[in-house]
Amino acid sequence: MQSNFKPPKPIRGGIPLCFPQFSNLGPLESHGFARNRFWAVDTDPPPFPTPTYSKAFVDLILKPSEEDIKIWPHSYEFRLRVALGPGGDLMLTSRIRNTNTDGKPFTFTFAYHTYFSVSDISEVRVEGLETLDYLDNLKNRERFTEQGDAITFESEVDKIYLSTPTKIAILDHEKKRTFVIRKDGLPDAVVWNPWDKKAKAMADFGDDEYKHMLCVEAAAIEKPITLKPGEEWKGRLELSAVPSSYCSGQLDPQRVLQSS
Ligand SMILES: O=P(O)(O)OC[C@H]1O[C@H](O)[C@H](O)[C@@H](O)[C@@H]1O
Repeated sequence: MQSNFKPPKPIRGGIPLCFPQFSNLGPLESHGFARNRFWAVDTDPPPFPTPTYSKAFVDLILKPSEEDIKIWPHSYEFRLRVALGPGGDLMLTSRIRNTNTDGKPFTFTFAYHTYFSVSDISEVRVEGLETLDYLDNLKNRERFTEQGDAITFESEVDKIYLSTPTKIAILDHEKKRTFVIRKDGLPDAVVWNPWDKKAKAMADFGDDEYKHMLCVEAAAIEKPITLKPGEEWKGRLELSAVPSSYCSGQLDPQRVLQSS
């Protein structure tokens, strides 16, 4: 990606964490400030309710700075565990705790803004979102229902799918590779590709890069999360890449979604 790697701009690509606000759904900068902050290594995280079986992981923590508190007047601990499975699976667990001492709850929206690399966006299908309701970001977030078959791409897409299943698959026909997204605590899924015009308008995005990327973002947007002091929220994302032997017309979507 033709990203800008100099702070305070967010890096385009990878998995930016949108917190405490998704997109412009509130008064903060787009996608909140968490993606623009430096995190610290969390040397002594509280135990996980579900243990991480992988031994390859790092625990990170983000707490608000004095400047952050001026723009979002809340105290929190955002703990992130990044774990790698033996087969290369990536597991991200976010735990966000309200540590306000003034007794006040806070409310946030959240997304793992995952960028996937694909061979050719015109050949890609997303399975698991068909027939669901979505809010169309390109039409003032009006609500529509997805029709028919798996989702394919031939123009700009920016949709928030609602009440999505815990498993979504991105089938890359040309690479014969399927990305499987598993998620927990994250009911929504944003699907974004800026296509040609918007790609050209973005300074940190190459004119043709839209052809080789797709964002499918596990998120909690429609129903914002509210935490009282002492309460904690957890959102988990698991990504794996599996070989797929997709040949036009031979794919049984149920098999892809149920396998592995
Ligand atoms: O350019 P950014 O602030 O990183 O946002 C990139 C994109 O993120 C999400 O996918 C939103 O739904 C899009 O509306 C937005 O354009």
